Amino acid sequence: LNGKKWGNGTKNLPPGPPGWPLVGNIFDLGTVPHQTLQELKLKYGPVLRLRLGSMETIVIQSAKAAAELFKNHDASFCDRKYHDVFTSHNYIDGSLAVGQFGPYWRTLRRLCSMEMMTNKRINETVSIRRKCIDQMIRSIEDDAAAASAGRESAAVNLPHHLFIMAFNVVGNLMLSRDLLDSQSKEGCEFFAAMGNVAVWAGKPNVADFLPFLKWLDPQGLKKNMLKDLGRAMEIIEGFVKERINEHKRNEEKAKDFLDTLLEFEGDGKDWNEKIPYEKIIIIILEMFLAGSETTSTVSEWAMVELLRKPEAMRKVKQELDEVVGVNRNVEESDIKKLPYLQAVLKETLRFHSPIPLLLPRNTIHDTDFMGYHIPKDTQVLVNAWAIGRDPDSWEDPLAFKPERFLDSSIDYKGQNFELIPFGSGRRICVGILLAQRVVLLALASLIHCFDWKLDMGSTPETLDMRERIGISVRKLVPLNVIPKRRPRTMAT
Ligand code: HEM
Repeated sequence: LNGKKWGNGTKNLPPGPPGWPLVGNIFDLGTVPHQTLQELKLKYGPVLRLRLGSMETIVIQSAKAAAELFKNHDASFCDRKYHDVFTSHNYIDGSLAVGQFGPYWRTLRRLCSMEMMTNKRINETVSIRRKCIDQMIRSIEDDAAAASAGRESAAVNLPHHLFIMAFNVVGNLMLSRDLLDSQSKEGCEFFAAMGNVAVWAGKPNVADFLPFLKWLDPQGLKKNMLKDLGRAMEIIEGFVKERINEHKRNEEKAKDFLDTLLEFEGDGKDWNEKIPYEKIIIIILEMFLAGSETTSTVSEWAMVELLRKPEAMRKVKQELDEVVGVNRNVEESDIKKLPYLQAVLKETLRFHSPIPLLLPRNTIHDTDFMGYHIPKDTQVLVNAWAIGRDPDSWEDPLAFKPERFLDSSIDYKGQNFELIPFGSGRRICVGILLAQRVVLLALASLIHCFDWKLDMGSTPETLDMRERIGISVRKLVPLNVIPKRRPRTMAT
């Protein structure tokens, strides 16, 4: 296709497989698109063109091309391509993550990165993470005890516990609530509705590629999204109203994100009024969507890899025992003294980028990119998963080796383009700091508190590593593992 027509003129277009009439390359994506795209790179190179129905798409698949995009063309590529399900209840109008580049997005982005997700604010909320992780450790113990009483195996569904923990962290930061407290009927309903919202948001929708099918909603995704998103929004609206009706915020109580959003009156730049309630509801809801599954997914993959590599698990344990000892809980302040654990997180993000194609960007105008012509309104996918496994960037890329990061300054903050699980540029993830704190403390606590054994029938060599596509890429078969409390010489 190189050099063929795209739009009106004859331009030098990126190469890609020839498509079928109407559907284009939809069926070339296979069931695990980031893996199929990685294979296509071998034939077509690091900048690939696809036509997904009527949606023109380019896929970036090398660190060099990603650097070119984020360093030199970010301004042209910083809009989002949003999918039809996100038009439900005007979600895109309030959203930061799928919102269109413009004054509202800029305002919200500044508010998030300069007030809500700052180092200071994240430091001040350390007790929230501690509390939610302690609750997780206790519920794992209870679950294992109940399981072994009823069955032969004391295995627990680890990702389930991790997800509840991450959900509660977000709930406490946003709303100062333990939403999954057994007393809270609305909390449980919200949890169930949001679980469904994540499913509808993560499923490829044929109506995105063939817009004339939108009215038909052939997979019923929009219908389901309207129902579940609507219910989740109603519940958050109740919490927001309750807060507004509190006569005066208790000044003793730490300010949460909802307080910040309600108090904001504009910053004299792009926005000079209060944020409407409908948008506040969407922002709150989005933080659950963006922050729970991602962090729990990374934690699960890290545990999977450590269970497959007993030597790496032994090193994490040894480091914890040396730095923390066995008689107290690991604290967030210990993490900076745990370089091997930090390397495990980097290696997990390299090997299992949880949002493998990042969030789709959209070109704002026609752009010349690496010698190719990229027209306005082209979807841009960056295959962070393939870049993390690219032999041109990584030695022995298919081996899980945290050691590779011990003497390396490579980080995941968007400056090293061979490791971009959080993206880069203007639309880089706003939750990196929070995600890093949650995952590292959760992992450290899980390994410090328990010895872990694979469930009967699983061995490090035969552990099922298949992936399940959704809002993030999880392990298809959830990790079932047996925890055994590590002995302490003092009670904790
Ligand atoms: C390990 C956990 C996480 C991963 C791997 C992750 C990954 C990502 C990625 C790949 C993007 C798109 C970046 C781009 O387009 O260049 C993104 C955006 C975003 N993330 Fe995260 N994320 C994580 C955790 C979180 C958390 C904890 C929050 C907040 C509670 C969060 C909130 C957001 C938001 C609001 C955006 C949209 C930013 C924008 O479009 O301006 N994420 N994230």
